[in-house]
Formats: sequence, structure tokens, C-alpha cells
Amino acid sequence: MSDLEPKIKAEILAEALPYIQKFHGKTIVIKYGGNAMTEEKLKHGFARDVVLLKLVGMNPVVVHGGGPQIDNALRKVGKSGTFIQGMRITDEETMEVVEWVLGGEVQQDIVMLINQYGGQAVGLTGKDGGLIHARKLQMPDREKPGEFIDLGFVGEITSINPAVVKALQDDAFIPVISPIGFSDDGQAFNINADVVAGEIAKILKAEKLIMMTNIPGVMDKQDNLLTDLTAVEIDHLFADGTISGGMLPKIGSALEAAKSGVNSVHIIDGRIEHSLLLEILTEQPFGTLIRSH
Ligand SMILES: Nc1ncnc2c1ncn2[C@@H]1O[C@H](COP(=O)(O)OP(=O)(O)O)[C@@H](O)[C@H]1O
Ligand SMILES: CC(=O)N[C@@H](CCC(=O)OP(=O)(O)O)C(=O)O
Repeated sequence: MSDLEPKIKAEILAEALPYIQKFHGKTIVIKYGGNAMTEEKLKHGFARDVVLLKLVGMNPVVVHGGGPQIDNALRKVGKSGTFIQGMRITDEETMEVVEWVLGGEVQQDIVMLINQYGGQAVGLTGKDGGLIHARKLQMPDREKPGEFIDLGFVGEITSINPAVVKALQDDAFIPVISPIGFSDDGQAFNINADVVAGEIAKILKAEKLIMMTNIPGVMDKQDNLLTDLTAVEIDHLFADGTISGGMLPKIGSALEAAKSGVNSVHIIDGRIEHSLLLEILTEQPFGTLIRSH
């Protein structure tokens, strides 16, 4: 932006006004994927953007991932990450690493940066305020209908109690949520962060859900960006194998949220600096918009 003519700079800033008005007081759930937080510069840009959104009157809620960061920590203890249908197989030792990495290092890094830029972030896991109740996931096998895959300590959400998030929002704080759920007997479960973001957006009746990842959006088989997708089109992409790996839970959760009344759901490239501001405060079409119909 520093290379732009002053007039163009002013026009871009003025373009933000209707969006600031439209989204004032509205909840914006941001899924901050582990792949979009690998560079220092990007992390700082993200933190500044979140603070700006809060200061202009929106209610950002961050749900973070950390897949690559968990992989790094596992490598240090001689283990490697294995995924099935975009979900990590999580044995007991892996679960300990997941809790330690997501609930510790990754979350604290985001909280510190947001606070450094003048925000008031508070880190939460599913345990805090009974936020995320979970049980062991029975994951349907996409290749063998009727059969299930055992992923160990991977959880599915049974309920969300959003009271703690609402209280923090009302008190000018920015919640930063780790995707770890707990059963009634205190067992921790590893939950895909896209799934948590989708459910949090649903229960908070968010205006927007923005999933920041490491690709321009949903791509077709020829690697062209699909700017806009409906439920029917998504069904086709699932059926013909265009969507695989980490995009499976992401697009599934995005569609669920769109069907449940979240007004706009986007999958965007988190590797572009200030992608969050571009999506929310400018007219520029960005990434993939997921529609319920
Ligand atoms: N059709 C598709 N369009 C875009 N990405 C896809 C598609 N199918 C599979 N993917 C994969 O999904 C990845 C994004 O999911 P994931 O690695 O879990 O990211 P994140 O850490 O941001 O949640 C992409 O980098 C890409 O490798
Ligand atoms: C069950 C499962 O797969 N959990 C994820 C949780 C972190 C996550 O979702 O991180 P990203 O958003 O960076 O992919 C994992 O263990 O990697």
C-alpha cells in the first residue's frame, strides 16, 4: 500500500465504510489454519487485522489450527503424522503432543501477538467454561459405505456451550479457541479445527465464517479457482474426487455452516498479507464463497 498514489489509498480506505457499517456488532468467526501461520510477517499481519476488526466494532472470534506445528513436534519425538480423510490418526502419545502444541505454543503465540497490537485476546480450549463437549468420532469410511474408521482420540462435538465466548465478546475481549474437546469424564479429544470453527460459527449465529488456508480457495481438477460453490456443486466435487485431504473437513464444515444460517462462508488464501481485511472490507472478490443453495 505504501507504493500507491495518495488518491488510490484514500479510495481504498473509503471503500471500507459500508462494510464497517454492515458488520458493526456482528460476529465474524475466523479459522486460522496452521498453514497460514508459518511466516512471522503473516502472523503479525493477521494479529493487526483482528485488532482492527475489533476496534471498528465487529466481534472477531478466532479458532486456530496447527497441523504443521503438530507434525514438527511429532517429528522431534520420532513420530510422523498420518491422516485419513483429512483427519489425524491420534494415539495416546499424539494426543499429548496435540494438547501441548495447540493449547500451548500455537495459541499463546496468537494471543501474545494480538495483545502486542493493542487487542485483548484470551486463549480457550474446549475445557474452559465447558465450551466443547466431545466423544470419540465414528468416522464413516468414504470408500466403504456403512463402515467406520477408528482414528483413536479424534473427537466429534456433542455440544458447545458458548457462554464463555459470549461473555468475553461482550467485555471487549477477543476469544482464541483451540480445537480440543473434552468428554464428561475428562478425556481430551483432537478435533479438526475446521469442524470446530463451523460449529462455533453456527452456535454464535455468526455473520461470517472465514477459513484461512494455504491455497487460493477450492480448485477444480484443472487447478482453476472456483469462486462460488453451491451445495449441489459441492456434492459433485466430492463424488468425482476433486476434493481430498484437508479440504474434505473444511468444505464439509463450511457447507454445514452456510446451511445453518451463517450469512457468508469463505475459504481464502491466508498466505496473502491482510487477506482478512481484503475479504471483509473491500469489494474485491476473494477465494471461494460457499453457498447453501
Ligand atoms: N479441490 C481442492 N481445492 C483446494 N485444495 C484442496 C482440494 N483438494 C484437496 N485440497 C488440499 O486441501 C489443503 C487445505 O487443507 P489443510 O491442509 O487441512 O489446510 P489448513 O491447515 O489450512 O486447514 C490444500 O492445501 C490442498 O492440498
Ligand atoms: C483430527 C485432526 O485432524 N485434528 C487436527 C487439529 C489441528 C488442525 O485442524 O489444524 P489445521 O487447521 O492447521 O489443519 C490435527 O491434528 O492436525
